[in-house]
Amino acid sequence: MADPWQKAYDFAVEVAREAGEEIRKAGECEMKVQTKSSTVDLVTKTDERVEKIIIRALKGEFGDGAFIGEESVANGQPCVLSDKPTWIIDPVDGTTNFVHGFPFVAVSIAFAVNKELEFGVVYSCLEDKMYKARKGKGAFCNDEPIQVSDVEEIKKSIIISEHGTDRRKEVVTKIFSTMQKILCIPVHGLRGSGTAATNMCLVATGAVEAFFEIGIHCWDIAAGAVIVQEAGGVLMDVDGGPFDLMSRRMVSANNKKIADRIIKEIEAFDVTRDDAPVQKKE
Ligand SMILES: O=P([O-])([O-])O[C@@H]1[C@@H](O)[C@H](O)[C@@H](O)[C@H](O)[C@@H]1O
Ligand SMILES: [Mg+2]
Repeated sequence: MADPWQKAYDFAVEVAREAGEEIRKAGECEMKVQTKSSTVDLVTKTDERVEKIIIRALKGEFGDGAFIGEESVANGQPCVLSDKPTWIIDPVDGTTNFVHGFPFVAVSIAFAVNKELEFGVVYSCLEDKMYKARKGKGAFCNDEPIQVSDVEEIKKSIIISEHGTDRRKEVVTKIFSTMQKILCIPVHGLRGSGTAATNMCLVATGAVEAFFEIGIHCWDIAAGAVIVQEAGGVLMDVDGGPFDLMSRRMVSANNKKIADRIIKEIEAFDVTRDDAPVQKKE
């Protein structure tokens, strides 16, 4: 049977590489910083311009299909994953890093059909690392196969968690209480790159054992989810339930033993699902 998605996968890799080049070239003029959900949830002209370049390229090559893009959603487009072939895009994952020149910024492009993720591409453009994976066909970094760590003992692990952009005291308290409990297991260390997509690729390469976060969006993690799974890792909800792409909470790990141990320490807080009905303005 003809392989329906190989051409789209290969094209997505090239689009991600071109988008990464645009990010690297973006000058001071595009560093004009605006904010979204909070004063620390940043967006720049580069985020918006690069997303338009990606969507234009994909539409030009593949016409139909739905799009969920971080900046399109921020500008009012719906965020609903249907059975239609759907591109899930974060044009600049790690926008705060981009603004500050902190060297982890990724282009994340995923593709889903019938709500199933078919492939994911994450281009860490300042490191020039192209991570990619197709369902059932393995995960790669710069075309070399990658695999999760074989560590099973939590006390021999590095764990990634991020603090996100919600600065409400009750949320920050839960985030840091969780981090403190994990650190004092003790684990070898806590890390965070500032971009969920890159954090998931670090799980997939075995550089760390797990990454979890509450508050991320589907576009941050969709591509990384395929890459972690194809590298032999596991994905689940922060309460141990099944992974739910639109729930804005996720644990990705090298194996279930590490994931289950981390989940014991997570103090969850409420977040609004990505696909929640949009509140009508009065
Ligand atoms: O906004 P963005 O740079 O695309 O995405 C970022 C995520 O990748 C990261 O995991 C999270 O901690 C940040 O708050 C931010 O949401
Ligand atoms: Mg982004």
